[in-house]
Amino acid sequence: MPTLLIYNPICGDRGAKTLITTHVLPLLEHANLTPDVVLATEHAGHAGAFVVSHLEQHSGPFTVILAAGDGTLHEIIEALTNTPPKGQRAAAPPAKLSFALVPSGTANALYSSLFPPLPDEDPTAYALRSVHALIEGRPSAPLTLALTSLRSPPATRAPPRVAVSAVVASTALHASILADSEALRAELPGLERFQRAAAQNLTRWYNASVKLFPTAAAGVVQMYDPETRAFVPHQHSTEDDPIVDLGGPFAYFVSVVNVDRLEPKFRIAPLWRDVKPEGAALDVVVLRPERDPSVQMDSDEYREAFSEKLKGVLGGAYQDGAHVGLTYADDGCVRDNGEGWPVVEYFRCGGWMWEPDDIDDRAHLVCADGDIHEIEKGGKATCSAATPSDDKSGFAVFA
Ligand SMILES: Nc1ncnc2c1ncn2[C@@H]1O[C@H](COP(=O)(O)OP(=O)(O)OP(=O)(O)O)[C@@H](O)[C@H]1O
Repeated sequence: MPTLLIYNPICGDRGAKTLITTHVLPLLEHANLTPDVVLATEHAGHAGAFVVSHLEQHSGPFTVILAAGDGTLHEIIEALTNTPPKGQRAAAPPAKLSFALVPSGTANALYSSLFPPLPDEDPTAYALRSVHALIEGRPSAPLTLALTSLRSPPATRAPPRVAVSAVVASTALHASILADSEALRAELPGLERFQRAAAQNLTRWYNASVKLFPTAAAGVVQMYDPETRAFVPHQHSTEDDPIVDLGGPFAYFVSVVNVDRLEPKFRIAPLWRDVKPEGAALDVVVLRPERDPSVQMDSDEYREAFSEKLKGVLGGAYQDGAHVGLTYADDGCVRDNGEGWPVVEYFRCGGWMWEPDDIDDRAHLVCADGDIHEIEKGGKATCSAATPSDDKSGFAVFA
């Protein structure tokens, strides 16, 4: 099978080149697996453009050994999804692309979800687990994609732009963090830049209205029930009328595919791994301040007080995803005994629509695997989950 080896020399702690030359290439050589091409990316967009052009000239299926972070994987998947097929890509049904990942980025959300880090594991052995899966001939696991259409106001008649995520599609706090953290990359190359950017944005609320759509498998939108620790049909979603409406303001709105965590220890959607979805689905994690009984209005004082609560609740994601079990007492105190109503609304659905209020600029930001997009005034974003139609197409990862 044609095999490409691509590495991003500048991502994460800039260790991809050393990992490749010292460990990956010798391992492949030992297994008699010689990549057809080895590419060090030279600029943003290089990996995506290179893979598109290679697939136009060669027929697949393909293996891509990728030493990078989630952003470079996203770039390749988005380029292939959004570039009209030419050459070999047009002549044949779309060929499957299977990735052996070598985690070299900052967060490595997909890798750490597929391979949850074990205590005391040797870092090099850990980084080579997907390459070993390829060499051992294990089957690759298909990826679900989250396709987010950014729609202009109806009057402009412009076709929507589509952002393609293999990890996360978000708005609100998470999109603000990603929008602001890039400027901190030089000063803080590690995960600390996300914490710094979070601290800058914790008091913001985002005004938008949201619709959640059902999965095909369940026929309804499901919601996590902290008491039974399982997804159950949402009380307002029935097979006849499955769409759930959520009013703002929102503090947090994150949807994920393929991952239970956004960093090795930040397990934001624990059920993606514990109770795998059937068919195409998104796990959506939402925090709405006005569900807190102690929040009586939208004011600076209440935003400040809620930001402390938000920090504590999201901190639960670092405790193996404990945040999804937290509930409110009548006075707004947060408890972990499963009684009361959930602080975090944790949904499993087939898609969502986010329509920001015109006057709220920050509510117009959408993050797709770290890329920041802006919804035009009067527009909206709609996101839906998609899985490969068969085992000969789509994207997959050796795991
Ligand atoms: N040589 C290069 N110079 C500048 N940017 C590059 C180069 N090669 C790739 N890129 C860009 O670097 C960006 C960041 O890479 P990547 O996402 O892989 O790492 P990361 O942000 O450190 O990790 P993660 O996404 O896991 O947090 C990607 O969007 C990619 O387009």
